[in-house]
Amino acid sequence: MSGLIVCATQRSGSTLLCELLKATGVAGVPNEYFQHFKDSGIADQPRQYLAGVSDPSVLGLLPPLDPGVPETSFDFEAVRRAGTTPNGVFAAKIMWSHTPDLWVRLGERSLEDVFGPLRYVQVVRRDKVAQAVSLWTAIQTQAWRSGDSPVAEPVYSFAAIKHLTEWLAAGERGWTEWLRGRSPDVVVYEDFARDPGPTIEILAGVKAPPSPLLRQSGSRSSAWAARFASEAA
Ligand SMILES: Nc1ncnc2c1ncn2[C@@H]1O[C@H](COP(=O)(O)O)[C@@H](OP(=O)(O)O)[C@H]1O
Ligand SMILES: O=S(=O)(O)O[C@H]1[C@@H](O[C@H]2O[C@H](CO)[C@@H](O)[C@H](O)[C@H]2O)O[C@H](CO)[C@@H](O)[C@@H]1O
Repeated sequence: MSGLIVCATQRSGSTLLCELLKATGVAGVPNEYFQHFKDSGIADQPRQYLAGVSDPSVLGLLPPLDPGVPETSFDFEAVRRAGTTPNGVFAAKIMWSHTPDLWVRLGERSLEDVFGPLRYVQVVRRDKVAQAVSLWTAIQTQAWRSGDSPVAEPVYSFAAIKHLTEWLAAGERGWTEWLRGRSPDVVVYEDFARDPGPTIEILAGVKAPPSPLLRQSGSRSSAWAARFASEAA
């Protein structure tokens, strides 16, 4: 079986897909091994998601940037070990926003040069406003999966949701272009979340385990999406 790269944008349902794949025990361990930026050693910070937005009502909600400590080396061999299940299958999840640093780390090498034969799976979410609402909420609460405790009460912002809708759409387009010619399987969040079983069986070749995560969004998210639609009209 080839290795598996899950190609995603934030809040596309990628954690649900990856946790289910992991739980099969035969499809690699698809974590975000490339999420720490080279220049800081830190994953995406709230202000980085909102880069280019100058609205003080948005920036006032976000902590200052932490400069962190620049990366001095990157251990692909450690990633290969951590991402591989006992049957020898490697898997990783890559967000589009993490690819610039990953391409630099790879240099002249391809992902296949480092990890062997790979199969690509692109995760997309049709409703980009719902995805952006989810991201804007997680940026503020830092609750990235069900069970995480929110660190703050999130505040609605038209400017932030608009920016993130465009940023997520650009990320999805980025993957679509990069994957052209690589014959990816495409997983659509709205269909997958309703019934993950068939997708897991196709990708892992075994029956899907029970869902380890719950949907996070509720009435606040739908109210924000409706408010955004009416303000955008
Ligand atoms: N079992 C499940 N059913 C439906 N959606 C789920 C789910 N588990 C996770 N999700 C949703 O997947 C999104 C997170 O995606 P990612 O893991 O790529 O960041 C969140 O969307 P919402 O916040 O809109 O609900 C989350 O609720
Ligand atoms: O959009 S995600 O939530 O899938 O990933 C983003 C998130 O990552 C944190 O939560 C993930 C899901 O629980 C977890 O797998 C990951 O290790 C966590 O770091 O927030 C990160 C920081 O903004 C972001 O880099 C990541 O893409």
